[in-house]
Amino acid sequence: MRQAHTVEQVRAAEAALMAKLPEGTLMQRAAAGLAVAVSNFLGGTYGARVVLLIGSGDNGGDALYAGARLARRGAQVTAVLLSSHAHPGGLAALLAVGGRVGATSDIVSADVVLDGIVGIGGRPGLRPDALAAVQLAEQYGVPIVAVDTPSGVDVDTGETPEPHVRAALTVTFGTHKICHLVDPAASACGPVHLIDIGLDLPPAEVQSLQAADVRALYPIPHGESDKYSRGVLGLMVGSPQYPGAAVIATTGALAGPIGMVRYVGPDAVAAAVREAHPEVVGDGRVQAWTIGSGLGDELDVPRIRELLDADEPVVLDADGLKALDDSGDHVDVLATPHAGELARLLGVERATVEAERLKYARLAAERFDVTVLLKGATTVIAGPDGEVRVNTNATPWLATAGAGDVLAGLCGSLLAAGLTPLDAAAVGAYLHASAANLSSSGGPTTAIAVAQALPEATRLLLS
Ligand SMILES: NC(=O)C1=CN([C@@H]2O[C@H](COP(=O)(O)OP(=O)(O)OC[C@H]3O[C@@H](n4cnc5c(N)ncnc54)[C@H](OP(=O)(O)O)[C@@H]3O)[C@@H](O)[C@H]2O)[C@@H](O)CC1
Ligand SMILES: [K+]
Repeated sequence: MRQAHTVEQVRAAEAALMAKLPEGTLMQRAAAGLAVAVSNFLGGTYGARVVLLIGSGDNGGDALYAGARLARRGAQVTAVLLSSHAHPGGLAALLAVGGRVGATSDIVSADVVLDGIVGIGGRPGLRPDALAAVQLAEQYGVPIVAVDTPSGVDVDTGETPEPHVRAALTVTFGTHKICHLVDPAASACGPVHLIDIGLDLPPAEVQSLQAADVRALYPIPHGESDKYSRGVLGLMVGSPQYPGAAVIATTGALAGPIGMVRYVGPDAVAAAVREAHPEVVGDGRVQAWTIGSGLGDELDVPRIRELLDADEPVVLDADGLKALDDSGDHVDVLATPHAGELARLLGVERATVEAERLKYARLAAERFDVTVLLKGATTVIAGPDGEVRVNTNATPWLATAGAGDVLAGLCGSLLAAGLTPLDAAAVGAYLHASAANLSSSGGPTTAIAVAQALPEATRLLLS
């Protein structure tokens, strides 16, 4: 499990640990890990030209002490001081081993720039000197390694309202922060490398499942299982306008853990579904529903509201989201909007949702009393009680027509097999992305190819 803590939680854990340790211990742990990560990033240290961008706080201190360690191993290290009070101990350590203070223009010939401008104490945005330095690095193609967080992003929300660093690597300490997992900031981090500095932290509200977590949650049949006990999913999706949505969502559902799929819809669409999947049967008892993908003119709001009020959990997708209202208890509903659909539900602009994904996913979950899976490069899943899961393993090739229908079918399958909406969403998003990675292999793919890769992605996960 990847946990992302708030700045307040990190500060509290840091204070508790610092009270037990000699002064400066945590910064030395951070700097040691940072120096090794930078050395690995460069593929060696000797002769490397390293420029440090140094702000006024401990983030700059980390960069200076790491710079001193790199200088001791033969790097040419230059500190660019962006504030009148750089960390005194760190600066002295660097100068004592042959590092020097230089100017922004030194960036032009650097192999790497360390962003020690601000960390968890920073406000969003970059001040003019820092912005000029960062732009110079970008202009000359010099990679930036962010110390703890890319400076300029909003650490606790993942928002990027102002200019910020775009890092090739982020080296963080103690735990992940929310900006490492939630877009748009997450996309500015590059790979995130976590250094353990011994912090003792409470469980985080924002978590990201890793392979072992998904494996532990996946419903695996056993010797006593039959097709009913494995779970039966009803699909109310597709229409004469969009018959493909029904076929694609069904393919996703069949590639999940359940034993049977029932399709409920117009005869012509049902025929198309059975042609692709002869094993699909008609109306009857189900343990969960997937409703909404490609319903078009078939949208029957009163019928959907009946199903939302019934006992079986529901995945509500695409057109079906129009049936959602903010009255009543919908804790067993998993809504799967993209940013535009979520914006319509909440009466705000799409761009606003894109810029503040965590905030609006949480707001919708609370307002409609549902679990919300907000699709995107990183998927944000918010439960009605404030818990958040983020999925980060997707490929941009997954942004293709029908991919959402696969996810809706798969998540329904996971719900029917007994997972909670939050777990079904997190496991579904993870496997959907894994299947996309398999079928894409770095090139184009299609929704059907993603759905067809799901069994293999699941096999690889479980083996
Ligand atoms: N917690 C831990 O466990 C550990 C933490 N460690 C490290 O400490 C870091 C946190 O250090 P920190 O608290 O000194 O804050 P930090 O982010 O360096 O600077 C804040 C100062 O910068 C300024 N400023 C604000 N916004 C700005 C902006 N946009 N652009 C420019 N300047 C801006 C503002 O001061 P001002 O200039 O306004 O007076 C503010 O006071 C943390 O990220 C990690 O790297 C590790 O050593 C080990 C363990
Ligand atoms: K930083």
